[in-house]
Amino acid sequence: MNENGHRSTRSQNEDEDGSRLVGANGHRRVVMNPTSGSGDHTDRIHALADEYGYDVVETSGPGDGTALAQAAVDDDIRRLAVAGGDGTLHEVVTGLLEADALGDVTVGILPVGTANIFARNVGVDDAEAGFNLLENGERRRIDLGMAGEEPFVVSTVAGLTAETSAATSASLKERIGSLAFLYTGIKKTMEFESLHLDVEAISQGEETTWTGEALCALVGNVRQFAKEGGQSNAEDGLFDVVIVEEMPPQNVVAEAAAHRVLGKGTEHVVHLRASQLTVEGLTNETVAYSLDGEVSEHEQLVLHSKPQALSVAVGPSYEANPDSA
Ligand SMILES: Nc1ncnc2c1ncn2[C@@H]1O[C@H](COP(=O)(O)OP(=O)(O)OP(=O)(O)O)[C@@H](O)[C@H]1O
Repeated sequence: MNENGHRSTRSQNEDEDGSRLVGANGHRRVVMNPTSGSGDHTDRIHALADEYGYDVVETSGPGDGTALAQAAVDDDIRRLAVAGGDGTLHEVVTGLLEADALGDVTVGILPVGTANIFARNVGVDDAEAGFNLLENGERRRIDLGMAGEEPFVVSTVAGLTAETSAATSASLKERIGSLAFLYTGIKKTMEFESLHLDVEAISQGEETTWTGEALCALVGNVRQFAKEGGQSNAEDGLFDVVIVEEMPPQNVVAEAAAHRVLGKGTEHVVHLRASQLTVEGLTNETVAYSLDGEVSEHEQLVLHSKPQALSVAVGPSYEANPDSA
């Protein structure tokens, strides 16, 4: 069927990885989080996995995706489908990185999570398309973000509290998309700790530096937060960064209320591409981070890109360079 279509024609006996298959399910596995999204996908994923010749292993709790990815490497798995959302993908990629196997495994997303931001940005519409693309679709090597020693695939947000992320309602997310949690955060602006940011940015071949105090930094790897959001260039070794500068609370609220805080030329919002950022709290206090939705705290963190480190199956709507499209 067509490349975004819904039937596997190859897989049981051929493998363009150059490796011989071991049994019907050789080198192919699904790591499934049975609790992702509405949690009603397990029967369907098992049925599709049978059809496409994949083993299925299920996570049993937070962090298990990392261990299961490492086990998959030990078992010489070459195509690893992730049935879950961005949090499960994050754990699996962490496992592949820790096993030093990013170059050996192609990852495919089977979007059964809540937000599925990664899947949307690489053009994978549903679980069946995910299987089909991993078998017959295009593979790309995309950048992997690093926050200290920990990887991130979609994005890192620095400076919004954990409560802020959790407080963002689903209906608000639907209405204003990528701005939703920032909007929620800004409504609670008095809770913001200012950050001290040192940013080394490379833009159109020229190195520029931005240093200053900020309320938060939104760092997109495969997504962008500026303008309407959407996919960013995930193969250029650069993050798509939005920095909301320190400003009087009344300005923040006013700009956020107009829903244009990330829009055209607002005074306090800086948009740039950066290969590296250093983020630290102003008063030696820890800063809250959300790495692909997983919350952690750090006093100082250096973010950098590992260019084209991760092999992924993408859909037809994926653009290597969306800015030129
Ligand atoms: N068996 C399990 N029981 C409870 N939690 C689990 C289990 N397996 C994994 N988890 C945790 O579930 C969390 C959420 O998973 P995931 O991100 O896939 O779904 P989601 O939040 O619905 O989707 P999205 O991140 O796309 O919005 C992960 O951070 C993971 O640690």
